Amino acid sequence: MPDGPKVAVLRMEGTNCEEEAYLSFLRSGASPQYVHVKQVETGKVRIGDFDILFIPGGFSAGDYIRAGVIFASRLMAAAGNQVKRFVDEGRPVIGVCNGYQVLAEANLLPDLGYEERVISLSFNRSNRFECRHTYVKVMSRNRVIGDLMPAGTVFQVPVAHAEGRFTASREQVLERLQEGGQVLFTYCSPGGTDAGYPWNPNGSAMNIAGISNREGNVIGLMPHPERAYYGFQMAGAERASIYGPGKTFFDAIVRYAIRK
Ligand SMILES: NC(=O)CC[C@H](N)C(=O)O
Repeated sequence: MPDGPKVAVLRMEGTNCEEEAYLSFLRSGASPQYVHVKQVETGKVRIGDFDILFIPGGFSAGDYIRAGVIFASRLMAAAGNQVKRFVDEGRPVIGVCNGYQVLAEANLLPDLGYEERVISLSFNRSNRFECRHTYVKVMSRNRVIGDLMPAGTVFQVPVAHAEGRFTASREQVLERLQEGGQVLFTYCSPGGTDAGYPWNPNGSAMNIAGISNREGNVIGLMPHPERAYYGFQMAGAERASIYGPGKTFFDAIVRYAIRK
């Protein structure tokens, strides 16, 4: 086990991407550990003891009520203050797919100061589960991934979700996210231009694939970088490379945690 930053890979019943996430962190030099939300609830494990909090994808609690809502309420009821302190101290909190839904349900995103929920990840406009490769563009400079993934970077990455359509309850939310550099990833064509369906797999407003909090250390994204760590996981010409862009993403998070 490398002596790198300690990562809590949080899971509960129905999480299904924790192994790829665990291995991605391990291969990028971190020291990951699986943490079940029950261990947080019983006080056996403290979120505050880690350097990185990662919430992986899956079908937590079977997506009952809404995807991510049960996971979010269990986490925040058990350790809301710890998680908030973690965020305030600038430590990275990363949610992928169901993990992103958890961050939105926990109101850790979009972090615009509203008491009420102003964003949601709703059912895909196609009304079906979309599971395939997409292209994503980095839209802003982010303190966690920015050194290795600067704005303008376009990369291929798979999606696999039914509830990924980013919506905001008012126009002002979208404007504020854009102005504050919080729109971190958008879906695009392979050439990096704006594109509708099928490149935007879910009908997200402004093609949004992922956002960050204002400080940039809480990141939620719908696509799965842990499924794009190696070239063999990619489609088309990208298959020829040894590593995929997922490695860059995890390398960047680990480097940020070391620098901190
Ligand atoms: N891969 C995932 O994390 C899927 C998230 C969620 N279960 C959905 O379908 O929207």
